Amino acid sequence: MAPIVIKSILISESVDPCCKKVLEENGIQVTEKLNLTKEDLISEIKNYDGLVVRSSTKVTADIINAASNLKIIGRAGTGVDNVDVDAATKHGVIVMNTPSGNTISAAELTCILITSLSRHVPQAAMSMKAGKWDRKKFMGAELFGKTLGIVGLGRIGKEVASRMQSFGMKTIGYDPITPREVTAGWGVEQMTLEELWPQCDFITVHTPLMPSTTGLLNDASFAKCKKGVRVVNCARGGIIDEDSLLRALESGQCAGAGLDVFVEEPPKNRALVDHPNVISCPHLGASTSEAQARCGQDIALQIVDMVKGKGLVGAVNAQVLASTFCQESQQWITLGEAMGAVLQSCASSKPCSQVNPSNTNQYLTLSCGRVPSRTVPRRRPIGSFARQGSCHGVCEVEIQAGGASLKARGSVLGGVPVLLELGGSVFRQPVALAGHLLFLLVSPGPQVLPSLAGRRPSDCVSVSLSVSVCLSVSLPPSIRLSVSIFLSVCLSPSFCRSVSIFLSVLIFLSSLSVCLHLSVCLSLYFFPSLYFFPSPSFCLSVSIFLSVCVCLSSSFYL
Ligand SMILES: NC(=O)C1=CN([C@@H]2O[C@H](COP(=O)(O)OP(=O)(O)OC[C@H]3O[C@@H](n4cnc5c(N)ncnc54)[C@H](O)[C@@H]3O)[C@@H](O)[C@H]2O)C=CC1
Ligand SMILES: O=C(O)C(=O)COP(=O)(O)O
Repeated sequence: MAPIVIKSILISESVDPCCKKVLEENGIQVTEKLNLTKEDLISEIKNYDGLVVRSSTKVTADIINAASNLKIIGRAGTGVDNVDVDAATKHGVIVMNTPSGNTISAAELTCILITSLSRHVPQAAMSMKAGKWDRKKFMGAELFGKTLGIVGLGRIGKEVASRMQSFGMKTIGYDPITPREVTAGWGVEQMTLEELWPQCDFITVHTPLMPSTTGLLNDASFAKCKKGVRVVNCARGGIIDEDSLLRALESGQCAGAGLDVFVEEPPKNRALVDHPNVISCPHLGASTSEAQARCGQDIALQIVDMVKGKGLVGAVNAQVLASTFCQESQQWITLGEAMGAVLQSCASSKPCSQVNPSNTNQYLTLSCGRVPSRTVPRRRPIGSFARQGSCHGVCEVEIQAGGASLKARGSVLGGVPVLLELGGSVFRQPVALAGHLLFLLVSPGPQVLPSLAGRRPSDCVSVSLSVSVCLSVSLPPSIRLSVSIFLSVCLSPSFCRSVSIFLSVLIFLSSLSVCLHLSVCLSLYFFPSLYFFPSPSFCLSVSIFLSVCVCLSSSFYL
């Protein structure tokens, strides 16, 4: 892995001091600025190569967009749901977490909430502080022999299971990824959620927050639970739907909830926090000195290792970024950058532009992606190149400039980035995106290309052959020879054509039998415009073939 240069890091939350110390010992300048507003962070972030956060800093796409130098977002903790990982990946920013540093602390708090729920410890403590001695009100229930449902059997789920087993609880669970045989080894019997809900006295969730886990416990699932079930959420707010939970608490379907996390933190809606059967904490799962020391040290060491090129431990988007760094992807990135440079130049108002596609600084905002060749429109040139090329795909880049959009398609053929289409014009031959390129937008017509590109060898050869054939049957050898040499060496195509027609007419007037020659000459005259044929060599072959035919037929007739 190539080393990544990180000179300065911003720490935007209360991270253990060992993080700063380790980074500074390794030559990285660290600035700590806590409680920044989003606007502050947007204006600050461009000054740093790295950002270290916990769960409070919301690293949104607009912050990442403003972070022109950012290479790493370090999360001193587990959940990265406060970081827009997709936006970071798009910008080539590595997102790294320390997933095991706070496992034990989060698992312990979960167990504390379960035990507290069973004996109403926080409520009893509050009533004591209020000067009461209420022994009846806080009648509890043993955990021994009760069933705990663990949804999400990863690091924390596993630790919770072993701890609660020591209280004599039966542990059942559900996890779509961790195999049943594995969790059976920890004493957790896995089953479907439908089977799990009605068996549990307590349910605790330990999944990441994502679309499939949002509202895992909702009105429907509460309805399937035992009446009086107690629930704990030390994972992420929203895995237990907050409105459903409140309804279940009010109806008595749920006898109590232990909440460390909320959809909005701190929660503005206090209905749950204020409910008498809810015990809650201000997101304290990882708030132990041990967890913070581990997470702070881990994130610093992981960043240092990355800077030294030793590895990318904890990078949650490493797979995507690693594929970005492979050689094949590099070719596609070069292609995308070169196409961006071409489009940028074409989008400028100049009538014609010279661009250097290898200058990636010219590159505009571009969306580059490989699409499977089967999605390539069935236009002959692109389709055939996509099949013939070593890489079966095209890269499509579109830019918006001055209210209009301009598109290009390219591909990588034999390791070389090539342009296949620009602004709706499909290139018959792929254009290698290297060196300096000149693009001219002209209306198609027989005269345009030769007049722009100058004499093509095939044009001259066709015309000179046609003329020399005509001359061979009508004029003395000395004139034939000199005209033929003159035409083949130095005339422009348009002039060749005029001469060709003129001579053809002359021949026509001198002998009726050369009608054939005239028609062939006229067809040869059109060769320069026949760039609709696949290649110049094809034109040349036809030209030679027809010329020979004329030769043969002329000797037959005359
Ligand atoms: N309250 C706090 O301060 C802390 C909270 N956390 C949070 O705890 C949660 C769990 O953390 P870890 O155990 O370290 O994560 P992990 O990644 O080790 O485990 C998560 C498990 O959830 C499972 N899962 C995914 N989708 C699921 C679904 N639809 N149903 C059931 N299981 C599903 C995964 O297969 C995985 O086994 C995370 O959301 C993390 O952010 C972690 C540390 C501290
Ligand atoms: O690690 C996690 O997922 C946590 O939720 C801990 O968050 P924190 O670092 O305490 O803000």
